Amino acid sequence: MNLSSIIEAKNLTRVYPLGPVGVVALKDVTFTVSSGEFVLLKGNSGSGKSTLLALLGGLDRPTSGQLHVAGIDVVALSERGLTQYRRRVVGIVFQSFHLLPTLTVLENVCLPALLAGASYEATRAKALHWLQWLDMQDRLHHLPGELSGGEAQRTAIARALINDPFVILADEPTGNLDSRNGARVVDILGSLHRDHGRTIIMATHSSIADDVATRQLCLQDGTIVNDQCLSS
Ligand SMILES: Nc1ncnc2c1ncn2[C@@H]1O[C@H](COP(=O)(O)OP(=O)(O)OP(=O)(O)O)[C@@H](O)[C@H]1O
Repeated sequence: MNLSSIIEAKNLTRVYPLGPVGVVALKDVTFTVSSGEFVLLKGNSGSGKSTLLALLGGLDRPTSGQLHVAGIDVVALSERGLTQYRRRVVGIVFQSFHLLPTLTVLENVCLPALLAGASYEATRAKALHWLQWLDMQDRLHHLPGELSGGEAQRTAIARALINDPFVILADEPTGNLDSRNGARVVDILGSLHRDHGRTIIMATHSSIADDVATRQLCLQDGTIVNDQCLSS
């Protein structure tokens, strides 16, 4: 394990058991990410971006290969270990927000920290800090169904930040937003990278984040075909 790398993936392969041969969604994917990078995962539909993010997020397990994140051997984790990993090591932002519909904005943001055993007072203070930073202070007691798409995604970003994760993973975070709100989400991720030193991995079809990201990995048919520095 190279200590300067926050992510080390080696020969990651994921075959979905479907039909006689299975679907090879990722094949021998090898890369490292250093702390503080903002990496875009690009590639056509079906190229393996969501599959790779699911492995990095501990939402799925590889068929073979090795994965270390923040020094943790993710492949070796038990189910219980993976739950802790999802709570503490990564923060995940989804295209369709995935907020709990019966909890308010503030409750949605606090929940992962409370589940991880943090005190209510400390959690509330941290949630209020991030929600204010995300300009959500006037929506604290709204339910997700009472939010715009942009507000829902800003809530999901606050939730992803509440446990101070080593890595923020975002799967098409602008995909359900109009262009103005999409640009705002990219600005937020850019600021988290630039001003707060966060490591970000974002899957996207579009060029919306090309100016704020530092690197892009292009996937094609489950393999990395291009690994390129971006100018920012
Ligand atoms: N649960 C599954 N069972 C079988 N095949 C799957 C499953 N999930 C994904 N696949 C297949 O794996 C491949 C990679 O899918 P993946 O969702 O990772 O691609 P993607 O690049 O994220 O696509 P998109 O941009 O459309 O979201 C595709 O061929 C897809 O059909």
